[in-house]
Amino acid sequence: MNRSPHDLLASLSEMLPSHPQLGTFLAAIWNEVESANNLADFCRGTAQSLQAATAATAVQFQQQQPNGEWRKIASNGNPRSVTASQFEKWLHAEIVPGETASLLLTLPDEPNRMLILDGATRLSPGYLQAIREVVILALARFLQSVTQSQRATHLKAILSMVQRWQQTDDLPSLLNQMAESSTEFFQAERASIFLWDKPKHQLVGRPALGVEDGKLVVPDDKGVVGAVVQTGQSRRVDDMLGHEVNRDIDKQLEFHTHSLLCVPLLDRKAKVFGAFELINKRSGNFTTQDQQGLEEIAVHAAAVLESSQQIAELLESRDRIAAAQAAEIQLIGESPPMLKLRKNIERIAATKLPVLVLGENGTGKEVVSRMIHYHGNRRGQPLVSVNCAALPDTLLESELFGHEKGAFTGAHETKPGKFELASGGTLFLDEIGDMSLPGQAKLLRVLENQVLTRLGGQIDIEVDVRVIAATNQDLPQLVKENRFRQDLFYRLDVVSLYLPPLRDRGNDILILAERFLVEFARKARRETPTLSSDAQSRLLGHAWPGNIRELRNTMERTAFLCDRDIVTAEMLPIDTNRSPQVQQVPTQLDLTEATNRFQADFISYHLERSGGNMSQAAKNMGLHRSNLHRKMKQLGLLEERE
Ligand SMILES: Nc1ncnc2c1ncn2[C@@H]1O[C@H](COP(=O)(O)OP(=O)(O)OP(=O)(O)O)[C@@H](O)[C@H]1O
Repeated sequence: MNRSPHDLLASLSEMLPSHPQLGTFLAAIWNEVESANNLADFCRGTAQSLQAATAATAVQFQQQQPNGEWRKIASNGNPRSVTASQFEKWLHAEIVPGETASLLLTLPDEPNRMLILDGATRLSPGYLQAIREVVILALARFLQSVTQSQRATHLKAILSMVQRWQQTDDLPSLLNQMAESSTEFFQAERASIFLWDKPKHQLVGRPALGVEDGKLVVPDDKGVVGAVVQTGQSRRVDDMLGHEVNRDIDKQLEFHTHSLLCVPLLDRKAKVFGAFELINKRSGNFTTQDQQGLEEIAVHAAAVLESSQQIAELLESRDRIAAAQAAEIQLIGESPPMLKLRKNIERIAATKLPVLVLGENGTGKEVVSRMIHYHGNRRGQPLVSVNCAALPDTLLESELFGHEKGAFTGAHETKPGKFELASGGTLFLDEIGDMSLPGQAKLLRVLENQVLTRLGGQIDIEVDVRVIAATNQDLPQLVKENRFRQDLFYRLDVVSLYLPPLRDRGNDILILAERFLVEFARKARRETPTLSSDAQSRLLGHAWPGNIRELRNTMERTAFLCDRDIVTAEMLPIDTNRSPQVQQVPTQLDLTEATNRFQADFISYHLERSGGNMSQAAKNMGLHRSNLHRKMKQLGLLEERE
């Protein structure tokens, strides 16, 4: 244990009468602090004065290297060589007195150093401890003054570097210049600047020196650079922690990363928009000073990059990509409910209102949420999905709101939640009805205040997220049963969109079936087969409990399994047992009444399946439309409909 400088001084004054040589030593070592040119000089001078102060036969300073080995930095006299096992033993004991006294000189964030005094047999442990503390104090002061003067030189170099960058407005050459000058400045082998393409969950590294065409694309949740953009914290990795490095990239580039330093690039609002990475320090590992230096450079780099004209162009092209994505989302269907739904989506996409999407499984709730996102002005920002049913309560909260390091067992590092990741964009909460009550309470708070606190965190983090929630459950019923918060229900239910089950979409079944058939026939590299009229009737008559997902799977199997040009009803892989039946007519009715009841049920059934489309229903029943109309009038069905 080191004492405070005050206590140390008091103890030294007590020792002075019995160790008069101490006074000369203190004056000499202080002189080294003031005048030594570098660390070796300092150690050499100190070794000399120490030999006098301790009457040792030889004195040496050793320094531990990043690979764990020890290297002599200075000595006086004729020091004996020391074995690795001795170093190992001495490293675990602060002072080893005896024939040879070894004193460990540890400084925070610095490599280990050791002072070895040969033939120092007569010295008391108290005296040795005082010597050790004096050397540590002097060493720390010396290194601090070196760092300060180095820092001044660093700052000057950074300034001239940044001035050069400001004269370049072409983005690729700017990025190139940044990477090249920092590689040189930090004595690294490579450098990359990664720009975060959030909507695509990718990091685009430019330039990656040594990479063909200078461009590298990596997922935004992998490796050190992924961790840096996700957490906004710098990382330094050396060989001992090498498992953190994304070795896939190394393999791809036939390169071995042994040390790495990566810092975030922050915009004016302190949001991460990229990362600056240096790879392989030419000698040893990156130091704390390197990290501070790169963080400083990153501040300037971020400012220059942010004002670069071409970043705007990059964002525009991102918008073009988003527009292309929007065009790709298909909400197929021409039935009245689907036409209305499409109109509603267009109307609400431009707003930030929360949306609740309701409907059975497989009815297209996720497709709808993607349409809302990609047709709105948030489309250049991320769309993040969370399935609330797939996560246990305990994980759900940290997944949504993030956690701080140490918030719970296993929280080895700070992690932002999906809310933060969706910042500026949209969060799709699927199966919201399955969210736990504590989760609901937190969600409500975020929706109301637009701020969140990470699990185990103290500070409020502002979030700007549009929430789209979906469920196949009866939320009002869950509210009645106290399984869903009423206030949250009202919050989410500002706009609700209902997706009818496929069986109620009438002819949409055939439109969808044909589209899927075309899609999968192309995949199966075959001509698209046609659906016979009995196959069409079978499709229209099936209940589709799995909705569009089931229809899609059925058509996929048909495209791959049916080897004819025409698909007949028997060839369809449909489980007919699950189709609804026309209601059984009670046997106590007379024949006319029973026939009428059957006809009414039968017609209603087909009308329902055709989404109210009379022509289609008539066709499915093998009738002319006018005959169906007459029949319906006769059965009193028209009044009901009008
Ligand atoms: N109107 C539609 N047009 C084209 N494809 C659709 C349509 N609706 C759904 N699909 C397709 O059907 C499948 C299921 O859709 P989706 O995942 O959106 O349903 P969901 O209601 O979210 O299901 P779940 O409740 O099970 O999560 C997807 O492959 C989707 O692309």
